[in-house]
Amino acid sequence: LPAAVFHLVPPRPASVPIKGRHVFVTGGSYGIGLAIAKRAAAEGAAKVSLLARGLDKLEAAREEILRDTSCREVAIFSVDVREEGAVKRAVEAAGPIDVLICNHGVFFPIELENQDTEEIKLTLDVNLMGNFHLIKAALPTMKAGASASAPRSIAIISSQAGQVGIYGYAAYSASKFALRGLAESLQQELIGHNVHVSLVFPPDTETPGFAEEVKRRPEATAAIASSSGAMTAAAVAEKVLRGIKAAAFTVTCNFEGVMLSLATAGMSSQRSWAMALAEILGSGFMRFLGIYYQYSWYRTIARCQGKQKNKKRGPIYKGLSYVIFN
Ligand SMILES: NC(=O)C1=CN([C@@H]2O[C@H](COP(=O)(O)OP(=O)(O)OC[C@H]3O[C@@H](n4cnc5c(N)ncnc54)[C@H](OP(=O)(O)O)[C@@H]3O)[C@@H](O)[C@H]2O)C=CC1
Ligand SMILES: CCCCCCCCCCCCCCCC(=O)[C@@H](N)CO
Repeated sequence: LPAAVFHLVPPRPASVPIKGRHVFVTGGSYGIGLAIAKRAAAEGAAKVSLLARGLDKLEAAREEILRDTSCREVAIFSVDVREEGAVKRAVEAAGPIDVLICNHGVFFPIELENQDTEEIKLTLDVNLMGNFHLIKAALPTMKAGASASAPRSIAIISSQAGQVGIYGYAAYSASKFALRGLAESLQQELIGHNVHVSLVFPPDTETPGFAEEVKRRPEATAAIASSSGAMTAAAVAEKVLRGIKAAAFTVTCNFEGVMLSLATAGMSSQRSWAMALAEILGSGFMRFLGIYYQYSWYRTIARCQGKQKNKKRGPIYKGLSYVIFN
């Protein structure tokens, strides 16, 4: 078996350089995106481009990168990824991109029944269609300038909620699962053109967006998400850059992430024969573990929903049932 795996997944180290290159990061004005941009700049990127909506945050991010790293060229683009024409103009103005990092994203955790259709559409428009707009705009020049000695990369930031559906994330998980289909297909189309695709699955990460999210997310969402340890944006950025440089398709960020990638290996491409072997040998046990996790999550959900009902019933009923049943 190891010989067969070794034959099917030969160790052909592809490496995407960061030094001297043009790295374009969406959602690069704060949070994970800014951490990625800073890290790329610190690793010697010649030019960093940041795209997000808010101009003030973009300007502050540019100052921060110029101050903290030796990168001398930081371009900023105040654009909403939902606007295809504006995205196209920004990508053209930025010039040929070596490493495109699609990181922008929105998350509004809430039970589907209580979520407005407008918010669902917004989640899909930003998290999914935004990626299509960017990739379509960047592809022609990215393909044209890539070579075997200097391959290029498209990295897409999904989420661990893009590997398993989580309570409160119906719209968000749908948008992130969709990115896997996009990434798997795209990798097949680009492999012959020396462009590698990486799909990143971060756990909860300390960012401004996450700070807003924790204020409003349902108790069950928080409890289930805490099955995977939280990380800092800088730690996630380190994993992202490492994954891009190794041209890894699946990029995990923590131990639980590795377990999750084994449990959801599916038919994604795998260029590490060691991981391929672990996926094959671990599949039965990982399914068992996955079923165990679901069991424990359903118990968590039942506990949270029980509390909700008590809350809704109010103190009078509670007192009554106390009198009647005790
Ligand atoms: N933090 C977490 O717990 C996790 C996050 N992720 C994913 O990582 C990515 C980054 O998350 P995080 O750093 O926490 O998010 P933040 O909310 O902290 O930052 C989001 C970034 O995206 C930009 N952005 C938001 N909407 C748009 C838009 N319509 N057009 C262009 N830019 C936009 C924001 O700038 P502006 O608002 O000015 O446009 C900002 O730069 C997302 O894809 C998220 O789903 C995955 C797993 C966990
Ligand atoms: C079979 C082995 C299982 C191993 C453990 C599985 C743990 C899964 C936890 C899922 C966490 C989802 C976090 C989403 C973060 C996110 O995207 C939001 N913060 C929005 O930004």
